[in-house]
Amino acid sequence: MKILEVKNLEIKLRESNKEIIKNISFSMEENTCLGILGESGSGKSVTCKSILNILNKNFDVKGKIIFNGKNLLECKEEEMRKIRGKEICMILQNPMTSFDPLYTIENQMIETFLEHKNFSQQEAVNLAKESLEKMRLKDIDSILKKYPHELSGGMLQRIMIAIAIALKPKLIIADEPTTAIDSLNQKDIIEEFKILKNEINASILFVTHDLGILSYLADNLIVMQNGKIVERGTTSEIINNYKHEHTNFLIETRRALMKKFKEVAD
Ligand SMILES: Nc1ncnc2c1ncn2[C@@H]1O[C@H](COP(=O)(O)OP(=O)(O)OP(=O)(O)O)[C@@H](O)[C@H]1O
Repeated sequence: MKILEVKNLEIKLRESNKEIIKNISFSMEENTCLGILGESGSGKSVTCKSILNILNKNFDVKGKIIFNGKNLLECKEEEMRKIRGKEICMILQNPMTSFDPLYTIENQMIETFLEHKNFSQQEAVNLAKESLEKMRLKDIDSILKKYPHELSGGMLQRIMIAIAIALKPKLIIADEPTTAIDSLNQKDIIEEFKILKNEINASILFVTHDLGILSYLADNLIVMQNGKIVERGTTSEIINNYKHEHTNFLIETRRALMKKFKEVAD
């Protein structure tokens, strides 16, 4: 069954009428990982933001984004707020921006769980601990007492993934979640995404310019250039038998990176 269908999505900047996304369509089956590969500026982030309906009024968005049978572009803000976090979680590039610097990890995890689930305080604390254990983190009690600035980017990203596991969303959108993290920690993060996919049967939309990561995680790929999809297929089809010159460019320039990533992963 399809979890997400993006149909004829067009996004323009209202003021300049500049077309950012030029009539793209794609869909995702349940429990699969779709990778969006593209260079900086190709429109990956704007596409993700449009799915969550979080683009501001400067953008004019047309088309349909069907999730669970509903067109998200027609949903009222109140309805979207219930979908975000609970049914669709987003994991961002810089985990520091996802946490409030003024509160401990425990406070933030508990608040998120209480907002989305009908839990007692104690149940929320238990869920926080349980989900951090699943991320194979040690000294969980001490992590919970820390403020975001006291933890590394890699650690915060794993906590974000732990929160997603606990909320059991149907779809996770990960926008360059490893960019701000060094390559050793990247390997751990990618493993956590695998756990996430298997543990909660979530579908993952994974955005990156790094083919090495997608070759490891994604079932299917779309390649974007200048707001258009220039190539699509299964990950192995694209890696072994790409047709478009832009894919060639991305693959060849990333081969070295891919090799580096595989060395770290093995
Ligand atoms: N707030 C904004 N105002 C004006 N133009 C924007 C805004 N956000 C994005 N754009 C433009 O939209 C296009 C697509 O940007 P987007 O951030 O989606 O690219 P991307 O593929 O995600 O790149 P990156 O990997 O650097 O995040 C770019 O040309 C960018 O300049």
